[in-house]
Amino acid sequence: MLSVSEYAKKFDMAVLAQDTTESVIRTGCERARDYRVAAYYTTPTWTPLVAEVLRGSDVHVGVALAFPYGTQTTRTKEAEIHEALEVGGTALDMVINIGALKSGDLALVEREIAMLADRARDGGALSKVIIEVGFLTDEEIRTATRMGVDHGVDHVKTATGSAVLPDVRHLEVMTSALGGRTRLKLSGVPRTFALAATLWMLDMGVDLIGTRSAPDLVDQYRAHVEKSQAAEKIPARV
Ligand SMILES: O=C[C@H](O)COP(=O)(O)O
Repeated sequence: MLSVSEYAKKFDMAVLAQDTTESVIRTGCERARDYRVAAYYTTPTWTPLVAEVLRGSDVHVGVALAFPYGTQTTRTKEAEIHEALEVGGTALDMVINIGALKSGDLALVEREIAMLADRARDGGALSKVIIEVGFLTDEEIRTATRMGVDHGVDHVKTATGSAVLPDVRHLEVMTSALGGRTRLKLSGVPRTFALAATLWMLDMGVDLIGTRSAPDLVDQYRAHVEKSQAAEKIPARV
């Protein structure tokens, strides 16, 4: 069983809606810092603020790039990566060009993944590619995941959370294509049975879970651990 702090480190907390205000970003960031999750993700406009609030903590400054469609040009994505690193981003998630992948322009998709991996590595940041599985065939999921593995990104992420949520089949296809240093990040947690769902996901080989609900889940997990420990002290009924 994971300790509460180990469980918290399985979460990339994400606040990404386009109508999010500065006070919501700041409050979320302070919670991410206090709960010591793995990272706190926002869209690029908030990165300087997030870097300031998280300074001195062990929580990564996450930046969601080319969000949510991934259709920006390679030059625009390059500029986003550069700026994110410049203002303090330490974990960069970039949406791939889904339309290019589905059109068979694998060279473009691979070039952008390589660019992210290389620039992040040079800048001392983590790199994660978002492949949006709901739009992809199994073969396309495998291809995109393998590209991430080949270029040594830290994680391949299932989705942005703004389209279709992943299912078991998606996870199985991605897991079978993973290797090396690259691990699986899953986006989104169902609203019901959320704690059980996260435990199942981690059991399925998911390494990181991206969700706005991270602090609430850590609270639920703490209560679950305390209940289990209390139960162990009760003599078994005969
Ligand atoms: O990566 C995070 C997702 O986009 C949001 O997930 P959520 O709906 O559970 O907050």
